[in-house]
Amino acid sequence: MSILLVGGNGQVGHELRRSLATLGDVAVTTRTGQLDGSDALACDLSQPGALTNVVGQVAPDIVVNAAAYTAVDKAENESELAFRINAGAVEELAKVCATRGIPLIHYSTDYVFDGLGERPYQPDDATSPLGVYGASKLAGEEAIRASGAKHLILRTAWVYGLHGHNFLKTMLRVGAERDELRVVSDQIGSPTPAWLIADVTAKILKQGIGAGGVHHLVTAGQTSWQGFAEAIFDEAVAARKLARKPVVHAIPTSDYSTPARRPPWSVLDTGSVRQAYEVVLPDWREALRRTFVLE
Ligand SMILES: NC(=O)C1=CN([C@@H]2O[C@H](COP(=O)(O)OP(=O)(O)OC[C@H]3O[C@@H](n4cnc5c(N)ncnc54)[C@H](OP(=O)(O)O)[C@@H]3O)[C@@H](O)[C@H]2O)C=CC1
Ligand SMILES: Cc1cn([C@H]2C[C@H](O)[C@@H](COP(=O)(O)OP(=O)(O)O[C@H]3O[C@@H](C)C(=O)[C@@H](O)[C@H]3O)O2)c(=O)[nH]c1=O
Ligand SMILES: [Mg+2]
Repeated sequence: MSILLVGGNGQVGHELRRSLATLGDVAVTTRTGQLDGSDALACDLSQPGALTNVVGQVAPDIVVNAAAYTAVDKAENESELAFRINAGAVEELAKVCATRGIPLIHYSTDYVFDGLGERPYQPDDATSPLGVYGASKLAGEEAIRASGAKHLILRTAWVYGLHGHNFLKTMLRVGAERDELRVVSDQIGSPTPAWLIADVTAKILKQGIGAGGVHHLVTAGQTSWQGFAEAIFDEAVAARKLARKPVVHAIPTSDYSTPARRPPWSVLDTGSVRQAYEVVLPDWREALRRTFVLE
């Protein structure tokens, strides 16, 4: 199988390079054409036509898109760029996939919801993004559905790993510098490691994406950002990546001002993905433990 991986340098892209390699030949794009000091295909998603060209050049059996504009706060002031990458480029990609009959695997986010629900969100629940990032990701989902391409959209959440930029890396950095920090305890979700998303994607590809559509892919259980921070510090100290655990003060969102509003409760129901495919989703705490062991 010939696979085109768009965005091989992000958190999920980095792990997909590993997990997809077992399935066939993987052609990888990055913004610049550079990847860990060696060559990849250059594809800047802000340039119209770039994706059409690279799909034509590689002519893959399947496309996996792990590139995205993910700066949630910055997006509030860069709406045009966020939409160009998360919606415009995705529309172009979906259209070329539809024309050529190539299935597309794509990722979306819990931030398409407002987080005011009272039970875990099902994939077909009403969306209502609170910020530009979520709105741009939702527009990307809609463009894929409208394109007629065979597709699988996996909505995930709170992605972290030891590679790339994420909340875990921020906590490890800040935790080494300070004795105390303040973290919001009234936003609830399911921290999901990039390696799990990549492993499950490869598992699904091996089984065949079948009817596809939109599914939720997150770890089991839920916590707050403050609970996640506490657990990160416990694991980091146990793994000797941190000398001592800082004090984590639980604060309300109203005490931590950010440009973007975030959903207070974005727990996603994963029943549909577990029914459609043979996949195992560990508890968030166990997944965090494994993340430190893997390194
Ligand atoms: N991070 C999270 O918490 C969550 C992420 N998701 C979704 O999961 C998917 C993967 O996210 P994640 O791995 O965390 O994202 P990252 O931010 O780690 O990586 C995104 C990648 O997209 C690339 N990219 C951005 N703009 C362009 C551009 N103009 N041209 C080419 N490449 C570009 C970046 O390249 P460069 O390195 O050059 O900047 C980077 O490699 C995305 O669809 C995201 O929306 C869903 C829920 C949570
Ligand atoms: C660094 C820090 C953050 N926070 C808060 C801010 C925010 O409400 C929350 C999370 O912070 P972050 O900015 O790291 O997380 P954020 O960028 O909002 O993470 C999101 O990224 C996008 C791409 C997604 O798709 C989402 O699923 C989600 O993972 O923690 C603290 O309370 N204290 C701190 O010291
Ligand atoms: Mg962020």
